Amino acid sequence: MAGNNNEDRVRIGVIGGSGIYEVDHLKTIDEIYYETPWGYPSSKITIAEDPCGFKIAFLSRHGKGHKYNPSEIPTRANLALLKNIGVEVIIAFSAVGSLREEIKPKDFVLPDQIIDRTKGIRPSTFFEDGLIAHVSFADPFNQILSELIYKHKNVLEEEGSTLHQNKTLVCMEGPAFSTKAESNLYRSWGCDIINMTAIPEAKLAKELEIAYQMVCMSTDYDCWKQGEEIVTVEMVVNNMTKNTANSKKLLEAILPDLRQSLSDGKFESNKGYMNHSFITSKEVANKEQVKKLEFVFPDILNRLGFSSDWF
Ligand SMILES: CSC[C@H]1O[C@H](OP(=O)(O)O)[C@H](O)[C@@H]1O
Ligand SMILES: Nc1ncnc2[nH]cnc12
Repeated sequence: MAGNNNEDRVRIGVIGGSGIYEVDHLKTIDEIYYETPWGYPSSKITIAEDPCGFKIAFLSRHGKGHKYNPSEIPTRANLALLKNIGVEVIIAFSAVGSLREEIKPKDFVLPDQIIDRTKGIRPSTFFEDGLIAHVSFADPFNQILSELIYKHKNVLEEEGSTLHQNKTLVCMEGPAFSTKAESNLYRSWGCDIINMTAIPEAKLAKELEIAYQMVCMSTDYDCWKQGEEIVTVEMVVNNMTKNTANSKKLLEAILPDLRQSLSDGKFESNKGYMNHSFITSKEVANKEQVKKLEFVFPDILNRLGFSSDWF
């Protein structure tokens, strides 16, 4: 079984969103499902192997069969479990609405910015209850990962889809879609695409020092565009069914490159900032919280002198 052991570590995580509930084109070699200090994840993690024997850890964001709405997803548990088994890089697929004429349904988008329009009801930090840290969220996605994915845009072009890069994503609460006034407001703010799941996923990945990039698949023009049908689940699912094959092709093209970049240490620059992000003093830190965080930060907490030896 995959675990914390450096030899066995599965370093790449893939999160599937609406329409992507499994990676059936890869060989399943293991399944992982255990409780984290933040509860159970949305689905078991599938460890799958590509034809070159390279492993990824796949997790379905809404659970198999799509049973969690965006506000109910146990995102802390999802990311904590991926981190606990050794994941350092996450490619997260998401179905999005397009707020721009040029981002056509079935196009792919790599956002580089987020505007958060969720309502604060989703737990969005690991640092609370007497053990506090603050991370920079200025760049919510990982640019090295984005560039690496963008290099493979020809795979999508061959299928008639364009891959757009460096766009702004607005994340709404849902589950109902936006009003026309909201959709037009987001356009006036400079937003290019809309979904319901980037927050808190991107924020929590940042707190865990995981290099994270959403790969968005446009399924509709939301409700702003005159002459176009207003978004429905049926529309999203139909376009996602067509998009799923392309997302698997893209993933296959990326994996060897990603494996090489990890071996070359290209993501090391994404690590180390948590050493300087804690602000709570050891004297007042909540020991229960320290124990919980050891699940995801065994080394850093030790180095900073927080230890569950207190117990
Ligand atoms: C099924 S339509 C709305 C739903 O689809 C997207 O999900 P995901 O990001 O997991 O692909 C969107 O964010 C909403 O959750
Ligand atoms: N129009 C839309 N709004 C929010 N999330 C979406 N996911 C797919 N289409 C969407």
